[in-house]
Amino acid sequence: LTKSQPAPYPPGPKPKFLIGNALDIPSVKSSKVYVEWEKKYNSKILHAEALGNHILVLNSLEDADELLEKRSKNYSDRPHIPLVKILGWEFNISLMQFDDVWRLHRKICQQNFRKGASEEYDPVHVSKVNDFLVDLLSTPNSNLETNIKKLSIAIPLASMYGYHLESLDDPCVIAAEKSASEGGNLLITATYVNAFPFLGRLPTWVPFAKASRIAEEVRKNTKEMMRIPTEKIKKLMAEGKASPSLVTSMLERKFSSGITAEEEATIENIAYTVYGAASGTTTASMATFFHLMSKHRDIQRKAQAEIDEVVGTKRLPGYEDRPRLPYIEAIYREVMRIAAPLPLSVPHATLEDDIYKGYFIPKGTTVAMNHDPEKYTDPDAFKPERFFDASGKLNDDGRILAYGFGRRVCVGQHVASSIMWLVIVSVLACFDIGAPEDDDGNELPINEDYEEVGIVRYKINLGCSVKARSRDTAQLVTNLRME
Ligand code: HEM
Repeated sequence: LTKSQPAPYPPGPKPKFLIGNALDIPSVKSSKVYVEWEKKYNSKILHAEALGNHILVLNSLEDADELLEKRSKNYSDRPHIPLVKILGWEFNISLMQFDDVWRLHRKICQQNFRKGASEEYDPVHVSKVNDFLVDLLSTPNSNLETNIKKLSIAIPLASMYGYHLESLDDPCVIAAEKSASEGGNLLITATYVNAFPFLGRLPTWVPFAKASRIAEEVRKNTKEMMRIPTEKIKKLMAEGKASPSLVTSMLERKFSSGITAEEEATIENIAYTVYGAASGTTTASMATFFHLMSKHRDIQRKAQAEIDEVVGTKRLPGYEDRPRLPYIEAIYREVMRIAAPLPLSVPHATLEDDIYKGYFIPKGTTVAMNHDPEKYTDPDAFKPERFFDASGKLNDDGRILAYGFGRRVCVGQHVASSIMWLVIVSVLACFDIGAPEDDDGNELPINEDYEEVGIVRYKINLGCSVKARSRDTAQLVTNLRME
């Protein structure tokens, strides 16, 4: 210990000469690796270090709450990643430092997305989920992943810009995909792959010219992704045809009463951020929902019985039914619990040195929160029943840990909840989800693979069969097409 290190670091792999733990820090399946570290080092608080950069991994909810909630003033920064600027991603609120620029963005997000205000977006959710139901009925099952992705992107584009997506071949989507996948790879490579110490520099083992060419491409595509919907909405407004959206109402205020340039830029940044923040996460959660339903048909039947009893089969469920559908609520909580789309959340960072449980946590430490296996018994089992008390009433454990912690907790969680709930209830009302089938209708094994892309974990090879529950429900969906 030295004067600048007043207590030991938390347990973790032994650092190697010069490179520290650079080779130990996992770049894939990190969540699982950190659970192995917990057993190996007999600690739920873990530490790794490489060339002066520290990572703290919290494997218990108690520690995450203590540090990220109670000491949130110190634990709400994000890691400083110069590459963010190189990629042109400074607009992204999730990556911003804990400063006044972030505070203004967060405040405006809260005004728009808090409970009570987020209902503004419910009509968009209903309209896009209805389109999704029509797609499910009319396109073959092999298109399920495409349909989910389209819905997850159509919602933020419509609610942020009034931009109505026809297909995934849309130029805005293509630009956004390229920007996210190439930029994400570069960011992850530079940040994690044996290279935590080089945080944010272009990865050194990728030839510099190649890395800077990729960065340039990312910047170009990011600009395109921003330009296309903004220009389109301005054109629609000029023609008097724009639908209500966050950006439309900002532009209306700009032209009527005037707003500051700072406010205008902030709202544009929010819209761009939400596109990315909402689409990947909801794609991942919706795919998990379909996957789990194909495996647990008993749970599906129970949910459908609840919908039939409360809503009947003559209309689709709506938000007004939510309080009367506790089993659907429990399914929503359980889908979000069992496979959080961001298994390590988005890393936080400390602003100051800290001492916790006798361990030293230096300023600038990157903090990753892991899924706590002990918070729920039998954590790998899909059991909506765990959210009911002994008298059969839905319990009050409505906190969704998948939305993160403290002052950086997902600012869109009420919007996300409204989207996920509506998808779950609408799909269950209209369709039976089963295992994949061959051409003769024989059931095939259900694939269990998940893949991590950057910090997001996706269900891949989703191969469910999706069939209308009855002629009545098929008719309900067909009627939507006419509306
Ligand atoms: C299933 C859906 C979603 C999940 C699981 C999810 C999860 C998360 C998580 C884990 C974080 C980081 C929290 C932390 O740092 O502790 C986050 C941040 C964020 N989310 Fe979500 N999210 C979802 C949907 C949405 C939606 C629909 C929106 C917008 C309407 C949104 C907007 C944001 C923003 C802006 C941030 C950055 C907050 C900040 O850094 O201050 N998210 N989300």
